[in-house]
Amino acid sequence: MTSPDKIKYASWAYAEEHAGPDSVAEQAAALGADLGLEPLSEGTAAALTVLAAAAQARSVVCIGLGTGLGAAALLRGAAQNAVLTGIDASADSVSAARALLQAQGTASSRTRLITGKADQVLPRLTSGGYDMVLIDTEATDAPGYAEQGLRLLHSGGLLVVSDALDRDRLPRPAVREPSTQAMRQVEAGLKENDAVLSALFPTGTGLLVAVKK
Ligand SMILES: C[S@@+](CC[C@H](N)C(=O)[O-])C[C@H]1O[C@@H](n2cnc3c(N)ncnc32)[C@H](O)[C@@H]1O
Repeated sequence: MTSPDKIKYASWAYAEEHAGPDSVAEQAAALGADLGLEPLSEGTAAALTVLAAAAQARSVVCIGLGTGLGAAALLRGAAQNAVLTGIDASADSVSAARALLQAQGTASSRTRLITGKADQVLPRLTSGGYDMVLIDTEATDAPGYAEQGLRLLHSGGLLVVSDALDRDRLPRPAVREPSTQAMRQVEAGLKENDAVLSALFPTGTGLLVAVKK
């Protein structure tokens, strides 16, 4: 007999493949192999595209570019005149993201890619000036970036945190890794914050989505 765990996994895997094959995701996988980074899952990329479209996002911030898949997915769904501000501490990631966005056909005028540490760049961005903020960087930095992200959003704006289940460690109380504790802190902070509504989806390795009231 098939165990409920296997059925649940099969459902998750089926949902991940919902959007179908995508050449940009394939290129991100190749870039990730070069950079030693694991790109966002295809289900996560599809969810980001849908969220950006639903929000009719015109001003987006991507904290952590990695291979650039998150930025590419966001711009795919965002409004045609949308501008994405992408921040990454690694010049190699900024180059990879630029190449991926170019391969997707995104005009360079739609992106502002910044090589730098997010904790130094974010305070320079305008409060309430953005429709959507994606946090896709080290989990241990996520609590501070979530705070900054909420500051950047206007009312109705979306905050999205990738790998919010910290590779399935979040539901295991015995796991007290710094990354797991940090994601618990982000989740609890959003749940307790009366100024936001949040939901945690099992997409990819967990997608935490909050809308600022
Ligand atoms: C886990 S990777 C993200 C991979 C991404 N999910 C993708 O689709 O390729 C994290 C990224 O955050 C960047 N990063 C880590 N610490 C950072 C910081 N303090 N400021 C800006 N970027 C940072 C890393 O250089 C890396 O590109």
